Amino acid sequence: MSKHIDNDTLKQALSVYFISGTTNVNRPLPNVLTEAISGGITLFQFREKGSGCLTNKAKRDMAEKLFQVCKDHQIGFIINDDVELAIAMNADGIHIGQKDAGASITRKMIGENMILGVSVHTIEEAKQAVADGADYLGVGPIFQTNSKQDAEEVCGPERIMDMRKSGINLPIVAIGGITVEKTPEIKRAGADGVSIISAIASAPSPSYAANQFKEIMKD
Ligand SMILES: C=C1C=NC(C(F)(F)F)=NC1=N
Ligand SMILES: [Mg+2]
Repeated sequence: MSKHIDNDTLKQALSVYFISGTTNVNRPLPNVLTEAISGGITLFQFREKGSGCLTNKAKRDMAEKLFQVCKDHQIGFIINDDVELAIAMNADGIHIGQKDAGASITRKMIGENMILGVSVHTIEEAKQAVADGADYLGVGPIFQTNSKQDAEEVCGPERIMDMRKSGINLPIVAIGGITVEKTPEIKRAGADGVSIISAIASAPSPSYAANQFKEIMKD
């Protein structure tokens, strides 16, 4: 079966990858997402985690709303962790971490037509994810992050460079404490994109923040 998306299209989509759940914003997430899209984000991940997050039907209803906003603007919609929900909604993709079900099991569950992203911290984890059929890797935490409670230790942009040197050619998006100022260094290290939670979700203007990342990532 043909892949849902080719590498180059996916690399483009990963360039400004906004990730958020309802606990990362203090106003309706569909509104924040719409503003971030108008500012130029290229992909969205719904990551509903942590204390006070939505569950069950409320989570499903929010996911449907956010998916519709993405469809209305031709932006890909990725769900974090929740493979059943991603399959039930026919989302564009699923993102899993090292603590979730293995990437190869997940790939079997979702088939070839859904994007599979995997969080990796080490070169060994990256090689395993490639072997398991991942479409892209989330590498980090590159810098200190407040958005993830159980983050691994900070690895710096050089981890991305080391992965490239070891022959990892899969699309890579950097994650963890990413700001506009730090983005050029991440690009130079070989990342195809940056994934952002609070620098857009908590920005006074999510569209302005998204546009700043877009401007840096486009050239
Ligand atoms: C923990 C995560 C690490 N990386 C990514 C992504 F940026 F999508 F690759 N998403 C996550 N939820
Ligand atoms: Mg996870």
